[in-house]
Amino acid sequence: MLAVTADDRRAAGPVAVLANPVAGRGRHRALLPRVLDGLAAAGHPVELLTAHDPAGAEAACHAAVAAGASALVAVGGDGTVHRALQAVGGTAVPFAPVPVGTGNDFAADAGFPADPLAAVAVIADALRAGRTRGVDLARMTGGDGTDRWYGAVLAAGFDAIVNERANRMRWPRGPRRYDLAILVELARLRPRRYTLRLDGVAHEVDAVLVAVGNGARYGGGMRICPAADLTDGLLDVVVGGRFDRRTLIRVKPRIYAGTHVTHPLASSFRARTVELAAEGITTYADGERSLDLPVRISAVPRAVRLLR
Ligand SMILES: Nc1ncnc2c1ncn2[C@@H]1O[C@H](COP(=O)(O)OP(=O)(O)OP(=O)(O)O)[C@@H](O)[C@H]1O
Repeated sequence: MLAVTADDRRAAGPVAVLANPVAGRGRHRALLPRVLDGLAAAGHPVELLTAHDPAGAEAACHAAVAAGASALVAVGGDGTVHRALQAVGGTAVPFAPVPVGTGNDFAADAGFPADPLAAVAVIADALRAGRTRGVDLARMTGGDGTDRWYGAVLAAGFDAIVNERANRMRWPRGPRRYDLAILVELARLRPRRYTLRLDGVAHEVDAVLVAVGNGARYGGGMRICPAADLTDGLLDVVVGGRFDRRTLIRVKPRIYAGTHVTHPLASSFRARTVELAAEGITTYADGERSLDLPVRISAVPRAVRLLR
């Protein structure tokens, strides 16, 4: 009799689907049955994971992978992808995003169609064919030894500070809270001192923007690290130096096209490992509240297998 290996169990396990009901403000919630049917059409059983909050979503993904899921699909935006990546990063379990969030930057950088059902068709085809493509992930370690994966961008400057303020505010609700947080933090804008070690080489910079990209985009299509490539085994670091308020406001729209990096106060770097330190900064990775600085980040080549 042949022994049953973990890989045999995985091949037979269900395709686990993490669906975030609040992604995209629920706009695509009605699509879920068609997403599940489209995935089931590839011939594997499909298991819907239930979760009510980000921690629950992450726990459900870990449990599904531990139970032998043959693949994990995240139906949501970048935050949902971020939760799923914690379970599949560094494993052989294939992964795919179905982009139904307001920001689907990882899915876009990874080449999935923007239309959710078109993405499902690509994923089902890959499942049917047993096809995966490895892409890099960023692995970061905090001062207390906590490890996290991210797929797109780690923000550690003005953008992270605005997010942190918006998260602390109780009023107003919805996107206006974010607009108000921008106004408050623009009024308080000042360059901060960052220590960057790029593959061991130290740089001290005074900056208002610091982003470490595995992918190019964040915030729903802003090419903050425009030259980042998910398959080069490297992280792209973009620093916006001593921008004053007017300069930051003028430069910000250029981030969509990625042309902000040509501003004389901007600088770009590339490294396998980035150590980043500054006083009092909480980072945001894939748009999710993440570790406090200091952090050490490494590009991990082919850390996730994408179904496409
Ligand atoms: N099952 C779940 N239930 C509730 N919240 C979840 C679940 N899964 C993930 N989340 C959280 O919901 C938030 C929004 O998700 P996501 O970023 O995927 O969508 P979005 O529409 O792009 O979001 P945003 O409102 O940030 O633009 C994230 O913080 C994510 O961690």
